Amino acid sequence: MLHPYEINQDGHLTIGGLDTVELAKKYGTPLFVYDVNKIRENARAFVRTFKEQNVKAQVAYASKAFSSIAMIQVAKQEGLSLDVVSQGELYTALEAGFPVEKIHMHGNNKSLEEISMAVEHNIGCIVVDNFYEIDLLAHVLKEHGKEMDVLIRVTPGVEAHTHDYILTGNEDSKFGFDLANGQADQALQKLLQIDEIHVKGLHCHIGSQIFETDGFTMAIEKLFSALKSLKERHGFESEVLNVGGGFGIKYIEEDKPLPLEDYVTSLIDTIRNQVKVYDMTFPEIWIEPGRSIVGDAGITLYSVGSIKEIPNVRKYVSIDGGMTDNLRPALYDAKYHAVVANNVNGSEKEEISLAGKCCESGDMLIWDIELPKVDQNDMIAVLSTGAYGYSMSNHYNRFPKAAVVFVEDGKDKLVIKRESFEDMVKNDLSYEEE
Ligand SMILES: Cc1ncc(COP(=O)(O)O)c(C=O)c1O
Ligand SMILES: N[C@@H](CCCC[NH3+])C(=O)O
Repeated sequence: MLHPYEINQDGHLTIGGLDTVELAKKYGTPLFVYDVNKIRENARAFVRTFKEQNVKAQVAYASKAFSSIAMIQVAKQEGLSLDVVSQGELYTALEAGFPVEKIHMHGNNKSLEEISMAVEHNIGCIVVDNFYEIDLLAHVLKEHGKEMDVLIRVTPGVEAHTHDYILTGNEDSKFGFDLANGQADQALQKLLQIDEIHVKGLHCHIGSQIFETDGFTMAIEKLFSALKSLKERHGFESEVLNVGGGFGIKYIEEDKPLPLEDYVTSLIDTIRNQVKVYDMTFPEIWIEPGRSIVGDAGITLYSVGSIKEIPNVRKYVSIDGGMTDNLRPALYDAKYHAVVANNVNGSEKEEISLAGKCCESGDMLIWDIELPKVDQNDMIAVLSTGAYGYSMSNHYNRFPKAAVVFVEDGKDKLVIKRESFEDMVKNDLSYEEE
């Protein structure tokens, strides 16, 4: 069984000590449920490891993994910083009362409106991604008579071992300035000429769902080699080194992520070593974990509907959600584990495939999984759906978005309401004569 789910005396799956069958009855399905203690535990593992090693750091929760007012309030309570990539994520953070000075803004195509909003609210830092954005930012800062700390996002030319669609640190990437072809150097030169901009350091993010530390090590080595040249050429020293997120989590038994502490220790060791090699001052380290903070803290509960058996071929068990609440299997061929929430240890087992409800053959959440035999209205829990589940959910086939519940200290709390049909059509306008 994957952490942190347990079973009660009725054979029901529990989360945070609460019976998932009761939660589904109370709130309906599909339903995302988060164990808030697990979110806190993950966040604390990062923060604690930096503290224990006496390293000045910022752990910025990458809110793209799951952005909601309640989640951002938990990040705030844990003393995290926050990575946002859009006006919508920034707006959510502001609504949650997140301290603006700890917000960092990303994005490969920040609009004038996004940059203006970030500047108007005095956020802590903008991670500059491209030349166009430098001009926009300079313009907005001059117009507002304000200054801004920035990091330069660079692509270090490192191929992390992960899915192509979630690789971000290779040279041929839409993100950031390339180190090898000199664009990062040009960006620094340009930024150093703008009085309103303070370049605090470099940023890189090599990809997501990474299990090994060697990709991070290689990226850091490339950053330091670049920093040596930037120091020689421009007298620039990086106060901050942001090495992004990407720390992998366990979705299925075969996944072997490292303990979160080990990722941090390895980053610190590599940076210590590089500081020695190049005789530089030790920078403040920033990281941006998303998935590793919320991923294994969340599950999705579904009700079983139609069951179709094709003799000698396959049994399709359809549930009341799918690619609308979890796009990852369709998008990345991502693998998940599921349990029958109302009968976790049922002895009569069979192999089924878990089908979503959308009009797409590719809307399959899990192919060929052995589960206790299910019937209509049984309940399925897909595990480790806390990251990029709700946040990538969509309205395909006009399915309303699911509800989200937090559980902590034996209590459950609705933190995102289930969408109604009225919510869904609220921006539609009639094309008929009034
Ligand atoms: C710049 C940046 N930082 C942080 C993250 C968070 O990644 P993860 O959720 O894998 O930790 C991402 C997403 O991959 C990203 O693009
Ligand atoms: N959405 C991706 C990861 C984010 C990639 C962002 N750079 C996933 O579900 O794995």
